[in-house]
Amino acid sequence: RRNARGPLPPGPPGLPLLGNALQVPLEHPWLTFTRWAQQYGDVMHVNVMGRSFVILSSLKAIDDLLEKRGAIYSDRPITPMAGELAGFGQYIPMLPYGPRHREGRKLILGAVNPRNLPYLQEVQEEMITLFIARLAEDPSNFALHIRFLIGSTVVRITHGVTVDQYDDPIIEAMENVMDTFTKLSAPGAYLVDSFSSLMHIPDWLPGAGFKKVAKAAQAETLRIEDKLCNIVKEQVACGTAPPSFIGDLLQNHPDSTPEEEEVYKKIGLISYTVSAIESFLILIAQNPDIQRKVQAEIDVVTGRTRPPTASDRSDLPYLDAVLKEVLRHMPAGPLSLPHKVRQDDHYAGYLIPAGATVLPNTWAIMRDPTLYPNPEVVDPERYLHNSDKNINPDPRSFAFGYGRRVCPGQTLAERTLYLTAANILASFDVSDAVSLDGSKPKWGGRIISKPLPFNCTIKPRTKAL
Ligand code: HEM
Repeated sequence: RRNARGPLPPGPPGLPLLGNALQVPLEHPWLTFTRWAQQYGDVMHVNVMGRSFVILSSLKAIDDLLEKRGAIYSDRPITPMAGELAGFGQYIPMLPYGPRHREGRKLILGAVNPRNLPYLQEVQEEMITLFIARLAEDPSNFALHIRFLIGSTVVRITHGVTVDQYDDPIIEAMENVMDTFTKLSAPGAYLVDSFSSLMHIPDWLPGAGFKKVAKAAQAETLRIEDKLCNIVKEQVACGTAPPSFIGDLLQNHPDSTPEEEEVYKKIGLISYTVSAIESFLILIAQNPDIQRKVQAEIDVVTGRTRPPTASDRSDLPYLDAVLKEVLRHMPAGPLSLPHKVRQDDHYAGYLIPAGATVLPNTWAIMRDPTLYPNPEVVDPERYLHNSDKNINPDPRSFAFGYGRRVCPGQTLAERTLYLTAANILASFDVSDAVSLDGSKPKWGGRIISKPLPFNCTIKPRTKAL
C-alpha cells in the first residue's frame, strides 16, 4: 500500500500479481464493495491484477472528488476488451473527457431540451398507449412488452424509426449490444484489461478467443448502427424524416464530416430504463398497500375516465415518491459508470493515483442508514413531508451518476418511467412477483443491475379504463 507518491487508501489485502482479482465477484460487485467499505472506509483501494480501483462509498467523498474536482475526475477508463477491441470506446458513455465527448453530450442535451418537450411527450404517450393495449392482450409476456416499449421508444426518439413488430431485428440487436457491452466491460472479466499487451497477440494463438468475441461484438454493433443511420439518411434525403435526434442533426449539419457522423450514430444505444420498470413491477407486486395508494391517487386525478398523461405528473406526488423509492431501493446503476482520474491527486491523506478507475458506490449511498433510515424498507412516505434536507435526500441526485458525466438522458428516462408506471397502475393490479424457480425475485448484473427473469400476475382492475 506504500507508494513513493503517498500512501494508497486502505483496502483488502490481495495476492501477489492477482491483487484482489479473485475476491471481486463478477456478479453484483457492489455488494462486496459495500461490505468492504464498512471495514476499510469510504475511500478504498482495490487492486485487480495491477489496475487500481478507488471505490467511493460516501456522499462526501463522491461530492468532493467527482463533483468539486470534476476537471480531473471525468475521464473514463479505457478497457482494452470493451473499449478498444470491441469498439465501445467510441460511444459517448465511454469517450475520454474532451471535445468529442462534450460535443456528444451537447447533442443529446439539445435534443431533450424543453423546446422539444411537446414532441417527445407525444411520442412517449403514443408508445405507452400501445404498450398498455399489448399488456392487456397478453399480460404474461410483460417482460417482452417492456423491452419492446423501451427499444421502440428509443429508436423512434433517436432515429425517428418506427418499429411495430416484436421480432424486428433492430430491437433484438439493440438489446444484444447492451448485453454484450455490460459483459465485456465488467471489471476483471477479461485478462486483457489488466495486461493490455495481450491485445496484440495473434488471433490464432490458443487463449486468443477473446479477440474473436470482441470482433463479433464490434461487427454486430456497427451493423445495427449503420442500418439505423442509413434509414434516417434516406428519410432526410427524401424529406420524409420525422423529428428525431439523429434526423435533426443530419438535417441541421448537412456537411458533417464522417467523424461527426460517428458521434451522431453513437448516442442512442444506452438504456437502463428496462431495469427500472421491472424493478417497479416487483416493488408494487410486493407492496399491495403502496399499490392501492398510487391507484387511489391516480383515480382522483383522472376520474377513471382517461389514462394518466405527462401533464398529470405534478398532481401525483405519491407516485413520484414511489418512483424515487424504486431508484433508491434497486438502483439500475449501483456503481454508476466508472470514472477515471487524469492525474495524481491527494484526498483525506491518501494518494489517488493517476489513471485509477474511480467507482462511485451508489449502492452504498442508497443503503446508508444515516441518509435513509431503515434503508431495506420500501417506504415512499420517507420523501413526503420531509423537512430535514440531510435525511432521505432525493435519490435521483445519485441514481443518474455524478459530475460532468451525469446521465444526459435523465429527464427522458424519468418521464418514461413515470408514464409507464402511472398507466400500468391506472389499468392493472400487479401481484405475485416470483423468480422462475418460485423463490423471491433476485437482481443480477455486472454494471447494470436488473431483475433476473421473473413472473408476476397482471390483471385488469375491476372497472378498467
Ligand atoms: C432509468 C433510466 C436511466 C438511468 C438510471 C441512467 C443512469 C445513468 C448513469 C448512472 C450514468 C453514468 C453517469 C456517470 O458516469 O457518473 C449514465 C450515463 C449516461 N446515460 Fe443514462 N440512465 C438512464 C437512462 C438513459 C437514457 C434514456 C439515455 C438516452 C438518452 C441515457 C443516456 C446516457 C448517456 C449518453 C450516458 C453517458 C454520459 C457521459 O458519459 O457523459 N441514459 N446514465
